[in-house]
Amino acid sequence: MSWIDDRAADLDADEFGFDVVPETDQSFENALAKARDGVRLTVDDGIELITTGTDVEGLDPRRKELVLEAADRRRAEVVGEEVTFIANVNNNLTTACNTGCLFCNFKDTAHQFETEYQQEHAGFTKTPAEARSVVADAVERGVYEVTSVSGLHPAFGLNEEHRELLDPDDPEMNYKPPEAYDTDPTTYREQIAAMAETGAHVHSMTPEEVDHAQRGADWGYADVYRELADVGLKTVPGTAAEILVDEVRDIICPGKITTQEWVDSMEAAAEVGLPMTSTMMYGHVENEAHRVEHLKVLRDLQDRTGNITEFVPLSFIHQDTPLYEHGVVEGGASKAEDELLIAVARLFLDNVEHIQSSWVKYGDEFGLKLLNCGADDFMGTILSEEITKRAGGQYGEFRSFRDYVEMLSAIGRPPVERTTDYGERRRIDTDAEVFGPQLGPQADGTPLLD
Ligand SMILES: C[S@@+](CC[C@H](N)C(=O)[O-])C[C@H]1O[C@@H](n2cnc3c(N)ncnc32)[C@H](O)[C@@H]1O
Ligand SMILES: Nc1c(NC[C@H](O)[C@H](O)[C@H](O)CO)[nH]c(=O)[nH]c1=O
Ligand SMILES: N[C@@H](Cc1ccc(O)cc1)C(=O)O
Ligand code: SF4
Repeated sequence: MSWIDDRAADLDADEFGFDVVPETDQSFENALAKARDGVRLTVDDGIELITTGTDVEGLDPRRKELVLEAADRRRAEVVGEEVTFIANVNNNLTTACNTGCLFCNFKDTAHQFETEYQQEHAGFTKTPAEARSVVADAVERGVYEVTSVSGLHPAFGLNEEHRELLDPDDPEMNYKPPEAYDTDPTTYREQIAAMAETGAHVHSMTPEEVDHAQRGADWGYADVYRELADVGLKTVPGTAAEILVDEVRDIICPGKITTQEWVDSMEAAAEVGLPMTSTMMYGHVENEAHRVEHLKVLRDLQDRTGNITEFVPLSFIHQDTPLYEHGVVEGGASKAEDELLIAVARLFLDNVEHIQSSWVKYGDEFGLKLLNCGADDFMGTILSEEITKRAGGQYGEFRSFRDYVEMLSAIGRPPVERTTDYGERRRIDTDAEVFGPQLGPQADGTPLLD
């Protein structure tokens, strides 16, 4: 057993003793009335809505429908009926990571990547040339965004100067020189530059990655983002958020940055002028109060920066993860919890315009249902998926523009192609012979996939 398994095996969900719990002085009816009237919600209001009332055990199906209805109406007022999606490719650079998050099965402990490790393993590291080639192929097919999120490979540095100052003998620095590995991941600078050369919009460097890119150095998050923006980084994915309450992070990802550091890194992205998304990974050990506290952290951040383009709820995929395998959790969120999370996010985040329904996490059928609970974006084509798949997710790895047009037409919503920051939108003619993409440098309208 690895140390990650040992850690999960030691956890007992009955003994967490959280300080943040779903108890309020508010009533469900009051909270619902405020939501319907468009009054800014308090955390207590949010808790009443997401629990369908703390005065009842479990979820009340009738009250749930009222919350979903209010959120659907708000969605229609804020963004209308159109549903957006993007032509993008996922291009994860490496699975090597020693952070040990207990919900993650994407990573492979980095020692397996060392030259002297002789056994087979399922991990990978791409060179900048390989990373460029994956993106270039996708761009040729019409894709115009690359989402790149990766493990924190110990040989990664921001640039060569960073790698020189990192001390391999100091365990705090989590650094091993590239010579120790089969494949050198090189530097964030080189990898971002290689992907940007293709003309694709580079959406990369999560708060956790940017922290890795400045470990042991005295420059801050803004300097890292500035240097990478210079070589082509355009926007930042807001993963590594998980639950932005430290008592939950201490259990599921004790090796990760804190809530405050996550917020700091997002503020740094804003300072440098890089728009960012925001996420929440829910449905594991946290309770409903943690979910709403998380939304409050995001809403406050957005009040200060106005830099968040969308909120992306990520329902925990439990099957092949340490948390599930060691019985810490019995599964992920229920469908009713997914619906309420999307709906309450729409009502609570009154300053974030777009909410994504992720077909990777929810599947097509239920993903479409969530577009009637407050969501207005249906993710992207992605072409490849490793994080969810390795955790046991079953919903495949890509969707074509034809798939999107057919699915959205079936629920009577107009399909709209968008760019990463929603700066450009194109309503798709559902009677056309081909549907696109058309917004990218080489997107000439021919289908992305056969
Ligand atoms: C796998 S990490 C890669 C990037 C970087 N290492 C980081 O942590 O930000 C990206 C995100 O995937 C999500 N993720 C990982 N495992 C998941 C799972 N089993 N179910 C749902 N989301 C998951 C988490 O929200 C995590 O922050
Ligand atoms: N929600 C998930 C995404 N979302 C990424 C989006 O497709 C896109 O990059 C973003 O909206 C910025 O334009 N990607 C995944 O791989 N898995 C998800 O669950
Ligand atoms: N959804 C994130 C990126 C992401 C990537 C991989 C995931 O598994 C989840 C989310 C964003 O749009 O910014
Ligand atoms: S979530 Fe990110 S940091 Fe955590 S183990 Fe997975 S790849 Fe590493």
